[in-house]
Amino acid sequence: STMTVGTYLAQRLVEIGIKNHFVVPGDYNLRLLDFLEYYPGLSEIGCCNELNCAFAAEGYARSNGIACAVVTYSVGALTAFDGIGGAYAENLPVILVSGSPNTNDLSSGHLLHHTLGTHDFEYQMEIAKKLTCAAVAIKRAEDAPVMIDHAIRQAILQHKPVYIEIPTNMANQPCPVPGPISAVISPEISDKESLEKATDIAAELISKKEKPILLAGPKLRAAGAESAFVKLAEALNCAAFIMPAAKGFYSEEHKNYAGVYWGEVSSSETTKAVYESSDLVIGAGVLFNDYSTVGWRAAPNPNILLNSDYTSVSIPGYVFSRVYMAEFLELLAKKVSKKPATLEAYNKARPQTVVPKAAEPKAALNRVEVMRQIQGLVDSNTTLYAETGDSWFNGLQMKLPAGAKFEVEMQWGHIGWSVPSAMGYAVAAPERRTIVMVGDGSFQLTGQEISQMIRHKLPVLIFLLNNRGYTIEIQIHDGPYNRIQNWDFAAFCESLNGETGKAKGLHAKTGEELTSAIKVALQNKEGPTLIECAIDTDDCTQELVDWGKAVASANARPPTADN
Ligand SMILES: C/C(NCc1cnc(C)nc1N)=C(/S)[C@H](O)COP(=O)(O)OP(=O)(O)O
Ligand SMILES: [Mg+2]
Repeated sequence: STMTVGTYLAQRLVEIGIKNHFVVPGDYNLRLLDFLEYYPGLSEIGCCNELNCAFAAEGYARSNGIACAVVTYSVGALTAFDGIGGAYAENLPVILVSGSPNTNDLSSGHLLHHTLGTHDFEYQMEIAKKLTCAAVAIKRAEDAPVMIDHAIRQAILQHKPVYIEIPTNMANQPCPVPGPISAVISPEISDKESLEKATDIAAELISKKEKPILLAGPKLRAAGAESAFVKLAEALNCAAFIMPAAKGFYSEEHKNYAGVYWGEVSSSETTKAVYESSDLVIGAGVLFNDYSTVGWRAAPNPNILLNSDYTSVSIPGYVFSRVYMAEFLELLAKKVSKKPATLEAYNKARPQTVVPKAAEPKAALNRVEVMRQIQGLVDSNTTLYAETGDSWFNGLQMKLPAGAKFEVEMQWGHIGWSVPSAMGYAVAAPERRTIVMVGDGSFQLTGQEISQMIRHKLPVLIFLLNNRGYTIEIQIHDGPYNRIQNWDFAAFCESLNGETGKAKGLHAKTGEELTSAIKVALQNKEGPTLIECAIDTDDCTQELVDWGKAVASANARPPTADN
């Protein structure tokens, strides 16, 4: 048969639903890239560097469910690892494939390029094991099928990145043909007895409570439990909240939606008050870290927290393993009765949506006016990307109509993630309109990935919030390090056009300039449009100011005797 290791990998990628893989070539992976590119139904997207390549793959996974990045050994993989750590933190199944040295060189005493110049050819695999849920290095072609299937299946089951290392002389080696893809993709189900017991115990506990509430967490989508969450909200008819990193996973138009709970920077006083009045928090994929608890000030009371993670459920006094979130929420919905107290309390003081009025058209542009105009663009076909920065707080305040999607990276929080990730997302979902809100500081890390939006004619709309520096860091703790060289970001964007590109870069210094820039952007279907919005350095959300103070004091806690 003509089956080779390279073709085997290509076939598996297509069988799990990948149409595009993200690459940076290097002589350790060139032959492998041939097999992937030549395989029907699979085509490569080249990236400017391996960090952007990994971020583009995680963006593709946010839309497509799973993704693949292919890089060269050591000099490529080591920067890709930064994006792979992000995929791990954000529960995104990215398959990182790295070329590696010719097998004849490994125990030959040879020294190789791109390596540390030693005989250690294991350091990359050792790092990969830390950042993925499965890491395999193919040394013999006959082992390739089992190793590739194992790695891909673990990515699917655990919703985490995996690592596959393929030597430069391996891709063209004959290997056995793949078996049915069901061996790789068939889902695992909950242990029946544990599922029954967990839902009985949970239902019993809920029946004794006056004010249970629901809290959607960032792992809700990874667990595929969004619709089960809605079912439980309707069965309980209680108030249902989202954590900031879960925005977009539960419709804000749903009758039980009660806002973003984020301690003192929650979406409204009512949201905060009703959430904090509850006597049982039923979490679905929640994750409480220093940022999502506002410097630990909004940390949950473990005695009233019941949380279902994607493969286990914890109830005060109990833990059940191999109970999958969607099945747990779905069955629990059948075993509970109505507990409407918190929804009634919320509805009694339901916050009114304040629609800011248009700013004076010729007045200097400010943050509220920018957000008012972006809000006007968000519809059911929009995916809004919010980069780390005040864009988090601005993004969280955006109203999402049913169908609108929201992408944020609040666990990894790597500035520069949004542009490459949004490029990967747009490759996966060309039918949606992808809008990015990114600050000047973040853009300077990875903005050159606009290149691929130009090359593949992806009409991504980028709002570049230029407040002349690192405003989040200024609000946490200021110093000279929070200032940066100002760029002409609009000119930078158009400089990437070369002879053929159709990107547009526009400046907006007033409300009317922003309005006309948006009109131009919406007509540009042939490529990305960047609108550079000039706002003052201290023109940030009050939430950022309050949150920044809380995070700063948490960071400043002196060492204690026992740590
Ligand atoms: C420098 C840093 N974080 C530290 C940091 C440094 N390096 C990486 C990779 N990730 C990080 N989050 C952050 S949040 C800047 O304020 C971002 O600035 P910008 O993009 O301009 O947004 P704002 O002005 O709204 O803050
Ligand atoms: Mg900034």
